[in-house]
Amino acid sequence: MIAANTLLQVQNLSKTYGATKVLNNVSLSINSSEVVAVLGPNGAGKTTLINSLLGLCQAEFAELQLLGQAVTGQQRPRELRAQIGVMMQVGSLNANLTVREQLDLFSHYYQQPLPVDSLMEQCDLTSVQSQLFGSLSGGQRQRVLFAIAICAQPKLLFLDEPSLGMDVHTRHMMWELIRQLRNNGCGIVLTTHYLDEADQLADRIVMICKGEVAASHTAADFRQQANDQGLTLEQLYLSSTGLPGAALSSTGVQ
Ligand SMILES: Nc1ncnc2c1ncn2[C@@H]1O[C@H](COP(=O)(O)OP(=O)(O)OP(=O)(O)O)[C@@H](O)[C@H]1O
Repeated sequence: MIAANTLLQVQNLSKTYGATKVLNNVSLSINSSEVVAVLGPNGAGKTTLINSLLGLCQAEFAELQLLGQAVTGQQRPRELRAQIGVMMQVGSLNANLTVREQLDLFSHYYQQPLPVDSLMEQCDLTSVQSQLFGSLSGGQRQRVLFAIAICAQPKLLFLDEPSLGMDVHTRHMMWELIRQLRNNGCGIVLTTHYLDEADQLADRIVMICKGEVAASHTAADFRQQANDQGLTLEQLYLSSTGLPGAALSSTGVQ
């Protein structure tokens, strides 16, 4: 029995590529109006976890509920997909469509999309609306991908390293939009390598290391632990993962 405000619950998710176990018995839940930041070193399994939850790759799990609906295998029914936003990778969009054409195209998949003009304004894309996607800078492309992820006003949103390559102004704009979505009830799973981003946005921090959940804390507990131990969040993160860098960092060498 899961709580009424639980948007995602997965138990014991495992994924193997060939003989390699990339995720091992990962369990996770996300509530409405909650931002969960998933942290972990390169290759830890963060993207694989998102892809597995979305059914973009085959994985094994004891139980998976999305928006209150039990799902099995790789299938995610259309009505579920319509309520889930995903920030995709850059290569997944047609380089020869303009920004407006991309947003028009994706908006047409949904029943109640945000008006494209307002979406462009919110994501600071109005001035580049006639430019081909392939001609945009890295940060501008990220903004388009973010706009597509939120265009259907999703109940559950997956953001995989959303601020990669974004300038400071754009990052802050996106953070504000993420907070607004959360305040409207959206549950958000965010992977990031930036501790300040997790600190700014997350209600809960989940650390994945070598395919396993190494730690899971409320963001408030994580900050408190750092304070109690006289460490920065980055130092506490490094010592939690037990990876090289932790020893130097805890002696104050950055
Ligand atoms: N299609 C694939 N075939 C084989 N191995 C894969 C495949 N996709 C991912 N992997 C491996 O799975 C592991 C987890 O990769 P994943 O992309 O999930 O890591 P990540 O935590 O998102 O890393 P990063 O922070 O670098 O983005 C890595 O060792 C990667 O090499």
